[in-house]
Amino acid sequence: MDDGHPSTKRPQLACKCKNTCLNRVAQHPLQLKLQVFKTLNRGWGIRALNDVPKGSFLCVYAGNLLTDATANLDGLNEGDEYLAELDYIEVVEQMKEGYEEDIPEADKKLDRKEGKDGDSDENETSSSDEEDNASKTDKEDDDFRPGHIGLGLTEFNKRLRKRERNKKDKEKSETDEKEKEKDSKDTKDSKDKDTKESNADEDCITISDDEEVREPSRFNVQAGMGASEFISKYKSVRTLFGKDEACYIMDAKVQGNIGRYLNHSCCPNVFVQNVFVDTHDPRFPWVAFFALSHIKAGTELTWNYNYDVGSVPGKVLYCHCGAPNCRGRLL
Ligand SMILES: C[S@@+](CC[C@H](N)C(=O)[O-])C[C@H]1O[C@@H](n2cnc3c(N)ncnc32)[C@H](O)[C@@H]1O
Repeated sequence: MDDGHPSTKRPQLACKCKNTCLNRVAQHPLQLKLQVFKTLNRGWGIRALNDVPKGSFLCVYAGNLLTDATANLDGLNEGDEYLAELDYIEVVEQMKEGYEEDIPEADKKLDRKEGKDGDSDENETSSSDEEDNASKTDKEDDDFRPGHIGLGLTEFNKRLRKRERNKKDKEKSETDEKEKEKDSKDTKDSKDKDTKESNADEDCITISDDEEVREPSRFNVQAGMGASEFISKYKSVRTLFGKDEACYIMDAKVQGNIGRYLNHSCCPNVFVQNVFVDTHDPRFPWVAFFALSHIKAGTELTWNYNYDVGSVPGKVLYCHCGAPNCRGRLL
């Protein structure tokens, strides 16, 4: 049966390592017992039926690959709740550039030397080394922060790409926004009291029908980290594509896998990583989900959609994640 995992659909790079290689993580099909269930007020969601250790790979986000233009059109016509913006050149390059910069130079030299001498064979590791490594790894796990370069999730700047809007539209949407902010606060206060089951769609209020200025909402699958201002030390892959190269979008509305049911939370227990499996082209990462903390069986799995509140003119989406630090709105 097709499990929706990209590896069943796409060719793998001719990697010579065995299937048991520990560097293969997202390439494996679903390993955990996950359940799709009906939430109280956010449509369907996913929960784990067993405890999930911190850092475990959960699943990928599979769907149809669209260009920016097709996604805009489809999003407006068919709905946009399953559009995931794939990471983009600058974001990926910025992450790679800072990678392991916090490792002391001496350690790097040692690694290089071991690699050269070929004496880094696992079999030659003494048992005391193993113990040292085990305790070191435990300690490292405690400090574990996803997202590279020593940044905690909260420090990331989110990015949701917008179409250019003309001045009049912009002013109109800014005025609308201010009024919405006021209304939404009043409405949210009364909504919070209402614990009855409601449909998430009812909370998506279309304020304007002006499709000209509406861009579909997409969750940004990777932290932007101010990528638009990022200037690489090295020659950027951008030079090969041109500055107007569009971003690619994964749309799980018609075809997708279990990843499409992951809801948003302002205090998520899942994080997302770009994984390059069948290509190193920075425009086409696999979008893979991992456990941000130890997740107890039965807990809903959620990630941070990284939407920018107010970024989609005419659309307000209230957040029902229930986290103490809930921002109140997704859009
Ligand atoms: C990718 S889908 C997630 C699966 C969805 N719940 C379903 O039933 O198919 C994203 C949509 O789920 C809903 N959703 C997810 N997280 C939410 C949250 N914290 N609060 C309100 N609605 C949420 C919104 O309607 C959003 O557009």
